[in-house]
Amino acid sequence: MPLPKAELHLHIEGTLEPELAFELAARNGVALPYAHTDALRKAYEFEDLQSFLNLYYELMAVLRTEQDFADLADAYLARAAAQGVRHAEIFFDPQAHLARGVGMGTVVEGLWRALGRSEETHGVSTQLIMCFLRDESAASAMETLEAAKPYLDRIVGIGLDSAEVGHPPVKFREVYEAAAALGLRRVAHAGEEGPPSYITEALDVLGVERVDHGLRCMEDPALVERLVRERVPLTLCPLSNVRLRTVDTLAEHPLPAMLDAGLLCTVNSDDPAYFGGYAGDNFDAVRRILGLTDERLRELARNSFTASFLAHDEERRAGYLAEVEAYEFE
Ligand code: HPA
Ligand SMILES: [Zn+2]
Repeated sequence: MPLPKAELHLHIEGTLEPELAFELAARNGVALPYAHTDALRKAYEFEDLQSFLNLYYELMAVLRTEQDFADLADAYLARAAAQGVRHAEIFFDPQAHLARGVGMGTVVEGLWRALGRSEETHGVSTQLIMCFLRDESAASAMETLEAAKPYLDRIVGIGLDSAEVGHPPVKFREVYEAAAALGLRRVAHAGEEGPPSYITEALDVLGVERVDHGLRCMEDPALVERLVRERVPLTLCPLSNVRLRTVDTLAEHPLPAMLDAGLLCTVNSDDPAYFGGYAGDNFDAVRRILGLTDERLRELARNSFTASFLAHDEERRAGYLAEVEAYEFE
């Protein structure tokens, strides 16, 4: 049995495996510029975040109907459950779909077909986090928040993703204020490729409760001290960092140093179809390559539930935490 864990950094569009991409392309009459799944997999050699994002947005063309989004989410939940994920807080990128003429309702209702029954079908509780594309305008983000208003009972919070450098958090101050007024939880990608100052800005200007990635905080000791003091969770994605060349090799990943510093780290998969592994694969990789002890792995699992947005359901969180404490490593 795998270690129970929550996944807090997962882009549902990044779970599109080549096989499902071809199946949906055929179902929807969409032409893909790849002859077969192996040719597509060969394209997964990324130079940086942007080179990944280009393919990530291109492949979304196959997602057209509610059922497509439901099938995508169901496939993810099945894989995640098999790797010990008990709770998943799932990002989606509505602007990437709205731009292709696929409406907010299609995306949210489609995902909900899978998420709404995930506890019964997969034993995984779920939440949805709507991300804004930071390389689009602040006005577009505000329009997206407006378009989401009929669906807010299905959305726990907002996030910020896509190309980071040159798009500092402050650009989205107003939309984060508006989201907070609507009672939405707030997270943002910061310090993946962008500088440590983007992490500080996400905390101070956007009021985020968790930082997605946050890796580059390690360049600023005063910031590390603050993140430790304020117990700000970081949603790290080790295999993603290697594939997007944020770190040269997994062996050089700062996760052990981050844990030693007292940071509230979690381990997640980001875009598992593209980066070579789901949540459990990321745990396995850091255990194997970074030599994390069983107690360190337990700490990561504990952190994942502590950092989750299960505030409305403390009993459930306590149950998951008890599962973590009782877990026996092989
Ligand atoms: O890792 C990521 N970083 C930024 N934007 C993203 N959108 C999907 N995955 C990512
Ligand atoms: Zn991400």
